[in-house]
Amino acid sequence: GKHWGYGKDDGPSIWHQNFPVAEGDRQSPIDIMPQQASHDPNLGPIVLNYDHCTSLNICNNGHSVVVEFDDTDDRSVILGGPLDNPYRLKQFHFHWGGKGCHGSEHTVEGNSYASELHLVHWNAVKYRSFGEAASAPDGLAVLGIFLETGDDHRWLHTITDALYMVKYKASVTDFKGFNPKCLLPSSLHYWTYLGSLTTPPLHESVTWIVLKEPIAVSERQASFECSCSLGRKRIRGYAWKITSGPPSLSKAGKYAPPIN
Ligand SMILES: NS(=O)(=O)c1cc(F)cc(F)c1
Ligand SMILES: [Zn+2]
Repeated sequence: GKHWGYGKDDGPSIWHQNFPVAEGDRQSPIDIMPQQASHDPNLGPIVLNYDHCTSLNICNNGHSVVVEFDDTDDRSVILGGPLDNPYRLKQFHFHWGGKGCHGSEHTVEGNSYASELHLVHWNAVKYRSFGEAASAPDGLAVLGIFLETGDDHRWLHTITDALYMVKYKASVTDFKGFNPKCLLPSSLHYWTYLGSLTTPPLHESVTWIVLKEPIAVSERQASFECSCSLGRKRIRGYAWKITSGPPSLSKAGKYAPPIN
């Protein structure tokens, strides 16, 4: 596909040249403003059925480190919340800055976290392949989890240790028996909105479910480096149709003009 990155000549501000949908009206990431979120009582809790998930490998695609799963059946799915049916776990990956700095893509009241984990799921009820789902408005559901620096995360080291095996772009290595349930915070309270892939091709196909509670990882873990492009996309406009599980209440938000 077309080249893109996070530099001056290939970064977020010029992605629209090759990917015009970058100027669309449901682009991610956004800045989440909790006070402007509207609590939707019709939205129930999200449910993660990951007990029989099958991780396959870990690979560095030059933009991130991705752990891929066997998605040939509904063995590991996300359901509930804003979703009308189960979505199959396909992969998870991270976005981080260099040296543990602020690499998260979504921000909360303008504040970014050290890193952000994305668990990517696709609607296999309506679509026959991940590729087809990835360009459909209800094709994907991505669970976003913020990582903040604090204590060492007891399970993250299995991933960071594997990173040394995939330090260079296009390297892949076996990565069996990893269950991402160990990467979840204690609360599944969430914000949700309709958005897009945060990297090219930027398809507007993602129902975003962003957990309010971050997980703690150590400074060293947050700065794991590999030859992936580091950095993050410029924040587009902010759109909020949010939920959160029980508590947070506030008035409805709406699309705002994209920030240029
Ligand atoms: N970063 S993200 O989760 O929006 C994402 C997921 C994906 F499967 C492909 C992409 F290009 C981007
Ligand atoms: Zn991502």
